[in-house]
Formats: sequence, C-alpha cells, structure tokens
Amino acid sequence: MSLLKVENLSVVDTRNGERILNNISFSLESNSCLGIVGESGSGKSMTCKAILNLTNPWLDVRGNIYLHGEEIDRNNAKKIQEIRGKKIAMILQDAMTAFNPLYTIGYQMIETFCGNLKLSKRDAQTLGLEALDTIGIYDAKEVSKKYPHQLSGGMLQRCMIATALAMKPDMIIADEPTTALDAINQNAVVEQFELLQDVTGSAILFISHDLGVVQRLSQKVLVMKDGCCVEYGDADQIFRAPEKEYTRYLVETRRALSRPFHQIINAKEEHYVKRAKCV
Ligand SMILES: Nc1ncnc2c1ncn2[C@@H]1O[C@H](COP(=O)(O)OP(=O)(O)OP(=O)(O)O)[C@@H](O)[C@H]1O
Repeated sequence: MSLLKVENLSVVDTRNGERILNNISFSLESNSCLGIVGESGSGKSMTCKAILNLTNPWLDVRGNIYLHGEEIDRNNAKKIQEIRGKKIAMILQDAMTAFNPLYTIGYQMIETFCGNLKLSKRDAQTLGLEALDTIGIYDAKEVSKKYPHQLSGGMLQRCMIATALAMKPDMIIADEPTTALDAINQNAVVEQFELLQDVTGSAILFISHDLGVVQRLSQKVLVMKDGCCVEYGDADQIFRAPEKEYTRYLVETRRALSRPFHQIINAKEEHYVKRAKCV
C-alpha cells in the first residue's frame, strides 16, 4: 500500500473558472522520494497545498487523497490539523518566513516539539539540540539561542530540516527548499535531505525546478506543465530517456546550463593539477 496516493486531483478557481490543476495522479511509497518538477506556474505548489488542504476558499478542490490507505476528509479540520502536525511536515523555500522573528530558534523548536510530540520542555530541548547536532550543526547550543535574523538562509534551512527530522513524520513536503540558497548551501541542504531520509525513513515529496537536485534525490518523478502531468514514473528512466517533448526540453536545457559550469570546474581542476606538478 502506498504511503500517499493522489487520484485525479483538480483545482478550479471559482472566480474565473480557470483550471489550475487537471487530474493529477501519483503515489509516494514509504522511505522514498518523489520529485515534482516543472516551470514556474505549472502547479507544483498548488498540488502540495491541495494535499494539505491549505487552499484559498475560492478554489474548488476535487479528487481523492489517501494517506496509509485512508482517504483524507477535506471537511474534517481536526483530522487535517493532526496530519499536518504529526504525519506530514513542511519544509519551505524561504526559511525566514517559516520562523517567527520574535523568538529564538531553540524556543520555536521546543514549542513545536511540546505541542506536537507532547514532550516536557526539558526533553524537547534535548531533542532539539540532538537534531541540530545530527545534521552537522556543531555549536547547536549557540545556534539555538539565535533569532532568525541572526542566521544565514542556509543555516535557517538546516534548522527547519532539523525540526522535521526530530518530528520523524511519515512524510515531508519540501517546496523548493534550495531555491533561495547559493550553490554551496544548496549542496549542503541536499546532503541533509539524504541524511534526513536515512535517519527518519520519512518519505519525501520534493518540489523543485532544479532537475539536478531532483535527479539526485528522487526515485520517481512527476513532470508538470500548465497544471497537467506531462510525464510520471521512474526518475532514472525519465531523465535518461524522456518520452515527452517537453521533458526532453527540460532535460536538455539543464544539460546546456550545467555544461559551462562543468567546463569551469574542469578547467580549474586542470589548472591546479598543472600547478601541483610544477611545484
Ligand atoms: N491562491 C490562488 N488563487 C488563484 N490562483 C492561484 C493561487 N495560487 C496560485 N495560483 C495560480 O495557480 C497556478 C499554479 O501556481 P503554483 O504556485 O502552484 O505554481 P508553481 O509550479 O509552484 O510555480 P513556482 O515554481 O513559481 O512556485 C499559477 O497560474 C498561479 O497563478
């Protein structure tokens, strides 16, 4: 049985009749990663919002969503709240907006753990420090005393991943978690997602327009365009031999973009090898 099964998910804007999502279907297995890729406006974020019932009231959401085989009842607010807190964690693009600027990171982690895991303050604090430590933040105690504005985007993103890690959710939805970061921080965050999956065994729904990141993390991929599914299936297969013209275009564009980058890296390596030989 799939951990998450989405069947014919459609979203219509009732104000103008615009179809934002068109019969999107996919499934996510335990301890695996599904990447959702597509250009801006293709409906990636809307898919996740619809799963978590976070859509605006003017949007008409249709279709069936099953978690552990049980259909999520969109009208049951209490159940949905429970799912959001305990079973599905969200990691967002802009970590700064995920934390409250008025409180320290440590305080916010403790609040989350006390509220969702029903821990004592002391146990919540220990769990928070352990989680920060696990993802490689060596001065966890110092970091936990900082306010969000005192930390870099990369560090905040790591704190958000640490929070998710400690909660051990069944599933994590990560919406463009590397988009706001530079290449070095992007790489660190992707490594932490790999670690997160190893440590928690949580399934990950990873949204990104960076095909390289998705290729690295995902076993399955869903390619979206204009609210529709263009291609869905095994990630290796789709990246190696895309069936659809649009996916071929995305894969080719990525290769073309990363070519100059690799050329620079290779040229630099050659330069250092030559220099080392001269010394
Ligand atoms: N609250 C809303 N009400 C009406 N339309 C919306 C709403 N939110 C998003 N849309 C529209 O839905 C479509 C899909 O948006 P969505 O944010 O899911 O795209 P995306 O693929 O996640 O893009 P990006 O990569 O830029 O985040 C867009 O045309 C957008 O304008």
